[in-house]
Amino acid sequence: MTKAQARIKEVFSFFENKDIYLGYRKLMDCAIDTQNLDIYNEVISLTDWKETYPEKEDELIEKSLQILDKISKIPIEEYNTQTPVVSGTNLVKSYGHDRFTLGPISINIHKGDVYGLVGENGNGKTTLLRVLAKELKYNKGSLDFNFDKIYHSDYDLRSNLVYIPQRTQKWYGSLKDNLKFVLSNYGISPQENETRVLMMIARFGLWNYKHLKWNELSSGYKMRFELARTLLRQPELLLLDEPLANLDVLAQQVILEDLKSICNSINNPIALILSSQQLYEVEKVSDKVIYLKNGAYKENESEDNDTITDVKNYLIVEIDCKCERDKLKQIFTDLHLEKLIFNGGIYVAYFPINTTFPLVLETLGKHKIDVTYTRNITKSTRRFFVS
Ligand SMILES: Nc1ncnc2c1ncn2[C@@H]1O[C@H](COP(=O)(O)OP(=O)(O)OP(=O)(O)O)[C@@H](O)[C@H]1O
Repeated sequence: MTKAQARIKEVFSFFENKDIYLGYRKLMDCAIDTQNLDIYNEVISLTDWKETYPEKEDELIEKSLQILDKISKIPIEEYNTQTPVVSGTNLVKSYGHDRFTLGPISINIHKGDVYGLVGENGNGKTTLLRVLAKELKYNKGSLDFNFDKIYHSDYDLRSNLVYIPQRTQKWYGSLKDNLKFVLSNYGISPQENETRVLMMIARFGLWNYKHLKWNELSSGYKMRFELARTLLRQPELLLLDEPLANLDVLAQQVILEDLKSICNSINNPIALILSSQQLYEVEKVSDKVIYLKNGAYKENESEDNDTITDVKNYLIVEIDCKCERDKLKQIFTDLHLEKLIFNGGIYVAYFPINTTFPLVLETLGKHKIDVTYTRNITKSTRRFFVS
């Protein structure tokens, strides 16, 4: 099965299981992969219909599957993502003598992959993003881009590589007009411009907001607008600084899933690096997690590649429960608990590496401990934050 067929099969299964909204968003990604304006127009008409008749779910599924069937007949060429789009070697950025220093960092970024950049405040996430975006000059090392679209200047580079900072700028006029303005710079016909813009508006759930102005949008929708604007330019590398900062928990998951799916395009994949404090959400969608501590970095790439020596021989479990420390220590005696840290709200328990998480759960259950939250963080960058 090709990657395109697998994507289409997945959409069928979402609709079959009545995951309509996820299915519809993934349908739009399949449509975008075709780059076929007739398909775009069909999706646009269906989006308009769907917003007019939100209650007609069965009909929506039927109409969506008809479009999906058409999409499945359009051949899609698979992009080869093997060569990295960005290679940084021993990059060092220093803000001056005795000030903060980032690196040395060596990094290879591939299209289609999502890289999560995490770390506590002030550890260099923004600095790294700005170095990769060529907004900041680095002091040592080398940085090479391997874009498909040839660029002759740093200005040209801006369409291959897009950096969205934490605070975005105010714009004037309607959301839709602003998006159309982006494409008008690329010499596209007015009709194609309209179609491409409406497709992107539909994809980012902006259909009912397209006539609104900047100050009429919530910050979550402003971020969606920024993403739509950026993706219209079909960048090859996308650098996002804290895109989740103003979103509620559900919106964070949706945006991350959307970004992953869009960056995973079959014929037009994008390399994405995003910084965030939302560790779990980011870990869930990231192919690689880069953890920065005082400007030095650890790649949480492979499950076996455990580079932190002080925590490497443990099973580490976070537990939130209303239970005395002594009681917890006592019930975990048989599991040879090594240490139990209480960091204010939550316990962090360290067991020998041959202890299993199901065994910890079983022990908690057996002693009827009322657990409100627990998680095995042995392989999560979370362990760096709590150790
Ligand atoms: N222009 C600058 N001049 C001097 N020092 C700077 C400059 N910009 C950032 N720094 C310092 O570099 C360090 C890293 O900052 P950076 O903004 O990259 O961290 P961050 O991980 O993105 O933080 P946050 O999560 O708070 O956004 C901080 O100590 C900061 O004070």
